[in-house]
Amino acid sequence: MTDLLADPWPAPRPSDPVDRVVSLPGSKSLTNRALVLAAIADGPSVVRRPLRSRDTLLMASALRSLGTSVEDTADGHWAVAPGTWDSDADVDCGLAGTVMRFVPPVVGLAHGTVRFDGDPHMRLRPIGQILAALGTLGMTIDDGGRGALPFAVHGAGSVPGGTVTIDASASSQFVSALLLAGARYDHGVDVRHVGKPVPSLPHIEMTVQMLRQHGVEVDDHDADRWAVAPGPVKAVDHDIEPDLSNAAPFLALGAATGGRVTVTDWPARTTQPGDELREILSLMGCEVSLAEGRLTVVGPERLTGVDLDLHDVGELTPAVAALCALADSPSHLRGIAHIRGHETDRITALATELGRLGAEVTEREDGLTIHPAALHGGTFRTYADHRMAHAGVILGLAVDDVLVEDVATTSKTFPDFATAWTRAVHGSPS
Ligand SMILES: O=C(O)C1=C[C@@H](OP(=O)(O)O)[C@@H](O)[C@H](O)C1
Ligand SMILES: C=C(OP(=O)(O)O)C(=O)O
Repeated sequence: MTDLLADPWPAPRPSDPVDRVVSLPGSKSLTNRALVLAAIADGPSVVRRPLRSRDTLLMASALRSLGTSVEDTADGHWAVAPGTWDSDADVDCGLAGTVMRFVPPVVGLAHGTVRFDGDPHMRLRPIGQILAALGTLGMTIDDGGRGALPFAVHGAGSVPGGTVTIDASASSQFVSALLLAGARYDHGVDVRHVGKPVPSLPHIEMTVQMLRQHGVEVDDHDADRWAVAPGPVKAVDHDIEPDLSNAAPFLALGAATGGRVTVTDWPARTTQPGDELREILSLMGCEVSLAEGRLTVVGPERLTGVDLDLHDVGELTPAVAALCALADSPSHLRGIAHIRGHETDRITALATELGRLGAEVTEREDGLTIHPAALHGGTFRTYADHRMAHAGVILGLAVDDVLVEDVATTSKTFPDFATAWTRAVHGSPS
């Protein structure tokens, strides 16, 4: 019997290889982009099958506090109607990078002062480069010189826009944030990146693709430069795909148990970085097949270690690292220095917590090396990071007595994860 409220939470371990079909909630990244674009569009629209989790509820409430209407429809979608943005507001970013980075650029279009703050760790996550860029584009920001939360954005009702140079090596969200609002700036926005390579490029492609769906002209022809022409953002309804990054623990359930897991509604084409799981799990020895919108992973007897550059898909690292700790050959995960600025410093957190359960892990500035070792039970700490909890439950598939601290932190991007996970592992909630 798994007590869904226990903390730390005993991670369920299946007694036999599983054979399951799983349907997942919607994508955080797609939902929060769809909400922002709907809020600055030229008419009402519907976000169908949105993710309803902490990050997206915080985004909806930030946009509501500016004056946007976000209403539940009878069939479970979100109806969004742009409103008049003319009052002061407070925005809680929680631990959502997308709220902290995507909302300030649209506040310039409002009349009023909007104060931003968030969870304690959010004050440590990078944002200074966007605030400086918004200043260059003609907005007034008051961050007390900290370049971090808390800060206030003074909206003057319009933003001049123009050309801006930014170092986006800490987060692709810096670029996405400026592009999402840029069409509504007087001169559009021309963003040039200077610095180490920008991570998570598929997330910028996602932004560009969605802007184009809204009739916005985007020039992304040159590397490290994205230009958005000024103009209206057409109102468009969006169907939100399942969150493929949150598929990671469920596919890992098949991979780590020598079982079979099918995820439904897997898109044939997508900008979500989670699609890369197909390649990663194949390299680890799984049989992976995608047919008629169903992705099936069949796990091998023993997982193989991998040498991977995860720069483009950094958010997959915790789940992949947990699988690597269960593999029978060494793994090298590279190119992910930027994930030290995620919900927690994920490189140090993974090295520490995998190590506490017996894994042989070497931490490097930009990644992890993981050697096969005998693992044992213990408490896996999660540092308020949903994906650390995913890593913990993956280990619990193959190791007795793994206790995952604060499994409820998964609510950031997955409603009621512990119930869904228990059902996936045991076949029904128990
Ligand atoms: O734009 C987005 O929706 C995201 C971009 C990525 O951020 P980074 O570029 O900071 O890694 C990703 O890790 C995050 O989970 C979501
Ligand atoms: C990095 C992540 O989130 P955020 O959108 O808060 O940056 C993540 O979900 O892995």
